[in-house]
Amino acid sequence: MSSTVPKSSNIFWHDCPVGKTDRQKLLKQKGCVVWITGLSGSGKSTLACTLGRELHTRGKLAYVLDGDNLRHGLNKDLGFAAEDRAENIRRVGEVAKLFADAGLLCIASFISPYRRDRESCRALLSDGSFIEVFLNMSLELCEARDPKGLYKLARAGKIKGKPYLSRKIPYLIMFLVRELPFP
Ligand SMILES: Nc1ncnc2c1ncn2[C@@H]1O[C@H](COP(=O)(O)OS(=O)(=O)O)[C@@H](OP(=O)(O)O)[C@H]1O
Ligand SMILES: Nc1ncnc2c1ncn2[C@@H]1O[C@H](COP(=O)(O)OP(=O)(O)O)[C@@H](O)[C@H]1O
Repeated sequence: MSSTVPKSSNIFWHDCPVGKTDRQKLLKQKGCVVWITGLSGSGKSTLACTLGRELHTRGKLAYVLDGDNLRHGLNKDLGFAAEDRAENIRRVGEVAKLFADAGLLCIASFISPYRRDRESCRALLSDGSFIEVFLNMSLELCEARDPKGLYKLARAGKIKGKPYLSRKIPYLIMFLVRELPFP
């Protein structure tokens, strides 16, 4: 992403006396990120909210970062081209890292089709505190659900953007994720 504002090299890291370990002791939990990835309609938001509610019931402080919700604010300037999705996931990865550092159980629910983007997020966290969950639902099932009518729009060619060309990849997935997704 290009910017007209020059990057500053005069930036320093400030440590605070209260650290992650102190916050974790206070909350009696270990900060982590549960990253849910999968096709639109595969059940990511449902799982994220169910997990969030279950953790809350058990007295754990959890917070859900959902793709649709973040695209209303922090990421509202981004679309669905590969570079926009990469920037979307990069920003979310940074936010999730902060939440985990705050001691929260952060549940991130994003299509996040590109493995390299998810790996970049994993690399921001210490070992074992980035837990990836792939909702391995078939395109047929997701399309049959189609709660937002997105698959219908893609079939009708009404979702904009050039599809990624490959015979191996179903046409519809090209529109929705532009790449053979996931593991
Ligand atoms: N063209 C196209 N492709 C895919 N998704 C679309 C598109 N247009 C809008 N939407 C809606 O945006 C939600 C996906 O946002 P994400 O931030 O999770 O996508 S990504 O991780 O950047 O790929 C996604 O949410 P879910 O359906 O819950 O996955 C859709 O509601
Ligand atoms: N485990 C499940 N079994 C049956 N239906 C489900 C399940 N999880 C989600 N759904 C339904 O599938 C649709 C898509 O779920 P949603 O969580 O919005 O998916 P996503 O966030 O991946 O787009 C919704 O109508 C939801 O009620």
